[in-house]
Amino acid sequence: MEEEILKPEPQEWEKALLVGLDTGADENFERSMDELGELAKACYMSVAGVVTQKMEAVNKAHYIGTGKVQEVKEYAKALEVDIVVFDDSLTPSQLRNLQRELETPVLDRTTLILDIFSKRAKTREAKLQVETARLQYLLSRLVGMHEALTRQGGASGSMSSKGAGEKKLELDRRKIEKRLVELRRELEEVSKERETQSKRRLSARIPKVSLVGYTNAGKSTLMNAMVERYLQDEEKKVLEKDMLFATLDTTVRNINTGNNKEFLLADTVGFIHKLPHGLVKAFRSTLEEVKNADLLLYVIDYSDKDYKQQIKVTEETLQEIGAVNIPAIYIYNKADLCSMDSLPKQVGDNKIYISAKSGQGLSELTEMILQAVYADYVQAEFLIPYDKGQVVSYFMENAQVFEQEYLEAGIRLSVSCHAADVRKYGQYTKMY
Ligand SMILES: Nc1nc2c(ncn2[C@@H]2O[C@H](COP(=O)(O)OP(=O)(O)OP(=O)(O)O)[C@@H](O)[C@H]2O)c(=O)[nH]1
Ligand SMILES: [Mg+2]
Repeated sequence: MEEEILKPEPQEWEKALLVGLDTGADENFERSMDELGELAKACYMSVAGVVTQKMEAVNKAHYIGTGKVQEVKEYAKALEVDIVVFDDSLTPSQLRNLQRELETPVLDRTTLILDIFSKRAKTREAKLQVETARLQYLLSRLVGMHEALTRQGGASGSMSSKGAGEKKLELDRRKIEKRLVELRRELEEVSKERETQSKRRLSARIPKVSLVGYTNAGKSTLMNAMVERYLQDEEKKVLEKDMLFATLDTTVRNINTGNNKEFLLADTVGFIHKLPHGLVKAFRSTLEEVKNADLLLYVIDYSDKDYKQQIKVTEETLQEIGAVNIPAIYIYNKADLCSMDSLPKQVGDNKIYISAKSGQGLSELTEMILQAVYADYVQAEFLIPYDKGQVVSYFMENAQVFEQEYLEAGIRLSVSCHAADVRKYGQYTKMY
């Protein structure tokens, strides 16, 4: 089992009050609030209370209505909360105003997600990516603050004619921009290393399969089930946990199902509703495995009543990272929780109901994966002369060999191999 990646749980969790504004624009408002609670939990905060308001437009100064601010303040006092968390991205001035009026630290959804990511980031790459996303978010807020200041009458132009606040903002901004340039350079280095690794993998021509889906859907559990069945190596398992964003890095395992049929399985970061745009961008290189996959496995938590929304968010995020036109299998996971007659249940060749936890449906799913990634494989027979040993080795490594027979003219191989290999080694098929 991989080393526990979560930071140690603090002795005492912070108490949080959640605040949401229902403008009617988000049909999944309630779910978004539930999810905010889960995000808070993942940041070691306990939810002491929830306040929501229905209002068509966001208040520019306080996000919620002025009257509601007082209500939140009183409620926060009564509950003795340490922090108030808003279910959206707050503008810099909203954040400042709310903090002042509520007399309590204030966080927004985006910052919460960024905090979880920075707590969990383990590899150098993930750490660099999270820092980039955080700084970019900060920078966008500084720009916002700067605009607000200049609107208030602060002069622009040379530094000397600017107010103290403006000067400080500009210095902060330069510092951040400088760090971002450094980060970008470091990230480039890391992704070069990654490219060399994946090129090596690519040259072995092993099909690439990537697990994708909503956070907590069971991607890592499925990865571990595959590792257990085909590799039987506890060391190769990844962290699975009932917590949002348990996985932040990409882990690739070579799943060898026997007889030269294998595929590379990648487990990676999950997606969520309102995933900060900057974070998706910053995680570009981690998500590279997804973009280059031959097959995507959509893992869906079928026990979630909003599972369709999960699929939608996954599809949108995949679009955003440019992982389009890749064949996919839809895996309706956690079906053990959904009183179904029997499991697994396969529907056509790209949809299956399984339980990654109990292992029900694993063999059927593996079969579907192999069918998809070895789709253009054909049956063929070759007679390879004894002096062409390298061709025999090639087939031993890259094809499914059913029979081999030592004849006078050479070695006869009966195989299932890539259609391209039949063309490439066509001369040896014609010798009969
Ligand atoms: N009942 C049931 N629980 C499951 C199943 N698959 C996963 N789980 C549970 O769901 C929780 C989340 O599982 P993970 O595998 O960590 O989810 P993930 O998709 O990797 O999540 P992130 O890494 O956060 O994106 C864990 O508590 C698992 O035990 C299943 O088939 N049935
Ligand atoms: Mg995971």
